[in-house]
Amino acid sequence: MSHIVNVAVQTPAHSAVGELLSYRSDEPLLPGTLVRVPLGKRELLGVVWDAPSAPDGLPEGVELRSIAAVLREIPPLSRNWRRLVGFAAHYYQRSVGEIAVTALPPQLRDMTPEQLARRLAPPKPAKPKSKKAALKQEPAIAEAAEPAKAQAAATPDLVALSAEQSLVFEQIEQNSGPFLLYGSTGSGKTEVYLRAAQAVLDANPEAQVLVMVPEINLTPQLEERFVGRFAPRYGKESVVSMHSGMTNPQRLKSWLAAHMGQARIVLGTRMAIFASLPQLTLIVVDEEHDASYKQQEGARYSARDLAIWRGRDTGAKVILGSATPSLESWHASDPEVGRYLRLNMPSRIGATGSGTASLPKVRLVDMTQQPKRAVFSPPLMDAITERVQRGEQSLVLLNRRGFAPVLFCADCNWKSDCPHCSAHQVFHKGDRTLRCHHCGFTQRVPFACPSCGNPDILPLGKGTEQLQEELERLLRNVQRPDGDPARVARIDADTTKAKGSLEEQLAQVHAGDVDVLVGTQMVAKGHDFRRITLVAAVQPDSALYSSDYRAPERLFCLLMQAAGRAGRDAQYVKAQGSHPEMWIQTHDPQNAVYTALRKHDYPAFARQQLQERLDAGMPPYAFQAIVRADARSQEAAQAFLSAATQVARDAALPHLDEVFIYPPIPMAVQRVANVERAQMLLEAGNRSALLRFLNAWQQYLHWLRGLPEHRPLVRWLVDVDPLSI
Ligand SMILES: Nc1ncnc2c1ncn2[C@@H]1O[C@H](COP(=O)(O)OP(=O)(O)OP(=O)(O)O)[C@@H](O)[C@H]1O
Ligand SMILES: [Zn+2]
Repeated sequence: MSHIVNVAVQTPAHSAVGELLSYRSDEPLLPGTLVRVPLGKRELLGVVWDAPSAPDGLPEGVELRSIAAVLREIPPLSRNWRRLVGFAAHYYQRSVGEIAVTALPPQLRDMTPEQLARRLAPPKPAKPKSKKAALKQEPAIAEAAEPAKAQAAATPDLVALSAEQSLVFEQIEQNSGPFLLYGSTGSGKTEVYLRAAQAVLDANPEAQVLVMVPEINLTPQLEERFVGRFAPRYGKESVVSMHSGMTNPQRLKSWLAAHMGQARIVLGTRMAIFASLPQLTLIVVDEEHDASYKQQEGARYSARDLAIWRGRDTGAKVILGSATPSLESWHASDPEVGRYLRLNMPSRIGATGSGTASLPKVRLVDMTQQPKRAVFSPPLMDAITERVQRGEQSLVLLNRRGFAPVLFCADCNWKSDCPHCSAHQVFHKGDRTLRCHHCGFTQRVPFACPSCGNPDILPLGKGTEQLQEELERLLRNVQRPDGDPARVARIDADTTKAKGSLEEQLAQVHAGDVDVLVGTQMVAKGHDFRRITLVAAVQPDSALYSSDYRAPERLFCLLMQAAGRAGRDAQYVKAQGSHPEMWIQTHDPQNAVYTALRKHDYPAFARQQLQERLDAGMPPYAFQAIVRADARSQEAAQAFLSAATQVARDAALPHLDEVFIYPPIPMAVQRVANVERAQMLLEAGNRSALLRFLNAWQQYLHWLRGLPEHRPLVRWLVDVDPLSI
């Protein structure tokens, strides 16, 4: 007998193919089963989805193709997982198939059942205790129970919780959440996550925990702590990672371990939110404010927001943690709103002073009173010099890599513009190149001005490369306590391209081989540096003049996180007789961002920002989406957006009267890689109205895109809850 099954497959983006495709199968297949199906001339991975659409057989004359293969070795994906995928597709305006398939490990896409069977094959009898044995249906607990018993009495490295940590831990035990753990930098949030995880894992031998961090570069340190804590207790295989820095075989291995239940703890970046975790009981989102949780291409999902949804849907507890929560989460945890339970840990671990007294002192340098053109003001230089001489470390931050953001000819005003983008090419002195950071276009630095021949072309502005050079010059006669000259190192995207190089460079910092570290925001957050006692932001002002209403929030966050890298080891600070400091060089010392920062007063900053958002009708008091169009010309991009607005009116789409559609405008960086970009903001006071409107609109956008007059369009996309506008 033949059955009809609906399958979610990844069809080419924006193609005419609908949500799910129907296939014929000789046997009934459970929803969630992984299959291979033919599509055109190709064969694709797919997931059997719920509810066949044509239970009474096919309409006359319709012939279905057959499922090509069933990946039987893998148990079907759970209903909860499918619900998560379905929700994400619906919310972020993408197809179920796209989200489902991209959520699976890439290697699975090309594997035949035979290859998979070999991959999962039971070990040869000669090696009875192979890891792969565990991947067969065998419950992981059998393996883990033994070490657990042996170690239960041991667990030697359990630190005593601080009073604040204990209180928070009890609250997490006694309430269902979601929780916003608002804890200062260095207050020991990670220890709380570890305890909460342990409680859950001890209580139920099958329970699984998902811990998310914003960036890959933060996973190794966290992984070490989790493995150190849990491997002795639950076995070596109990902790796995999931992030894009892993090889495909590693990703498949982690994914299978999570899906089959051997992995009790999954650590990962935003993609891990889609991991199949049949016994998910706790989700931790560390540094929940971080923009990296928002995917910026394809399905533009927020892993943090999906964590909240997934927790509610499966009954898992959710802990969001941050020293500088997003205004959305801060608002949601306002006692009057009460959607999240806010938990406070104001004090740093081991500090003598409590609350913000334990945080570094913030010093503002008024740059209008300093020598013109000085990158480092004299008082800041003195402070760094003193630190070097005492053997302490300093961190200097600048969010711009390269040597200078642009080369410039003073005679004819030529600038090193990218020929393909509306942006400058950045001057990289190390390899004498001009590089566009938007499209990657790279050229040799010209010997003379390409436009007038003037040999004297100058770098304009500063990048991290230049800061490093400048610091080396300024510190050339300064000695460390051991008599060696001061050492300046730099960490940014340019120095960390090679795999493992970031870890290596961080290890050098931890080992004390570096006196002054120059870096971008990459090193400003998350790291548990032990000997840094001074952090300096040398040119943070530009963010104050951004047109994006979220810019002040981002700047405040970044600086507060950066400050959090100083003086983290109270004992070291005391032994040194040092005073941790955060230095900010600014032309606008009275700015509200800086005055709040000076007092480490996040709540005051949040209150003021939320009031502004309320007055202006902005998120979290309103809901936004962006429709973007990329085309060969700006006119074509905007024409598509205008037509989209028109069609929404003509069709009188549902909830149109509740959605405000702004006119199309060019994006801030209007042209990238010869493609012109325009966008249109949509705003509504009600989330579900916006969503329903978008869902109804989608088919019209697909239809418009197919019209001959919109042929110059390269792509269009919808970004729900955009982070930058
Ligand atoms: N109860 C405790 N007793 C002693 N040391 C602790 C305790 N809790 C945490 N620590 C140590 O304090 C340091 C800071 O903790 P942790 O890294 O968890 O801070 P955090 O709150 O995550 O900070 P950030 O937000 O800056 O990342 C770590 O080195 C950690 O090992
Ligand atoms: Zn470019």
